[in-house]
Amino acid sequence: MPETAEEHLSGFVIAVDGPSGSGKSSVSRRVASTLGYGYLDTGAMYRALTWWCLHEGVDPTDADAVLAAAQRFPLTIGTDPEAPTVEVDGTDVAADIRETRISTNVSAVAGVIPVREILRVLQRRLISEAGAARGGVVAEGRDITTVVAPDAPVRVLLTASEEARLARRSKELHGAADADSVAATRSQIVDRDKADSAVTQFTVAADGVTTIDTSHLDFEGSVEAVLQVVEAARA
Ligand SMILES: Nc1ncnc2c1ncn2[C@@H]1O[C@H](COP(=O)(O)OP(=O)(O)O)[C@@H](O)[C@H]1O
Ligand SMILES: Nc1ccn([C@H]2C[C@H](O)[C@@H](COP(=O)(O)OP(=O)(O)O)O2)c(=O)n1
Repeated sequence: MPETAEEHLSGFVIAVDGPSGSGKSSVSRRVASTLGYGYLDTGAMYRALTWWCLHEGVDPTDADAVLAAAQRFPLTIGTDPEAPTVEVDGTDVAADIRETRISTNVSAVAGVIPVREILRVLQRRLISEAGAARGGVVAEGRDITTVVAPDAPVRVLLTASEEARLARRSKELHGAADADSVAATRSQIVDRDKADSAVTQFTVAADGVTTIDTSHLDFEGSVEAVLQVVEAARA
């Protein structure tokens, strides 16, 4: 958590964290669009930085080189939940950052602590700008409830069993959740979560954070559960 006092975030901030496949991105985006709020996918920022490293010939495991790349990272990210955009140096990378070559390298990039500090400052600015423009913002990732926006009035940890998360991501990536597809997805979910756990705490809710287990909910049910937490916070 930042030690120095920081400027208060503008707008009503809803912070959502969780492991891979818990539904953070899809649920947060729908919640934002239902409320007319902005939407910030912080995972897309780490993915875009990984894209930039590979594009610049930087080895993602070379922490010093990754930090240097982060210091000259020409990112533009749009926070409209109806059409989120991710551009690096004028190139639309929204599709490219979902490729396996990014998924397998992103944890190394996200594990560089001074890089996280650079992105945290940028994330707080984007949250404030979107919050000011739309009255509120839903920001999702791994450390939003704990580090980026611990001051948010709504903080949610979305969880789901490993089985449910594997099945969802397998369907997304391979169009099926049969044994082979699930096995092929495992490293993208289980190994990445393990690596990410070294720098962020997203498996247990921090004090004041509401846990929503989506294992037995469908997508609409997950959205409704988050909206209920928002309503309760406003009541
Ligand atoms: N109950 C549920 N809650 C959220 N997403 C679900 C649910 N059931 C199935 N899904 C699907 O699982 C996927 C979740 O992916 P995503 O939102 O990208 O998760 P994350 O951002 O946590 O990795 C989406 O394709 C979504 O439609
Ligand atoms: N606030 C965040 C968000 C993402 N990250 C890292 C950890 C993740 O492996 C990558 C990609 O995040 P993303 O949310 O796109 O991951 P999923 O594929 O949805 O599981 O970025 C992070 O360290 N801190």
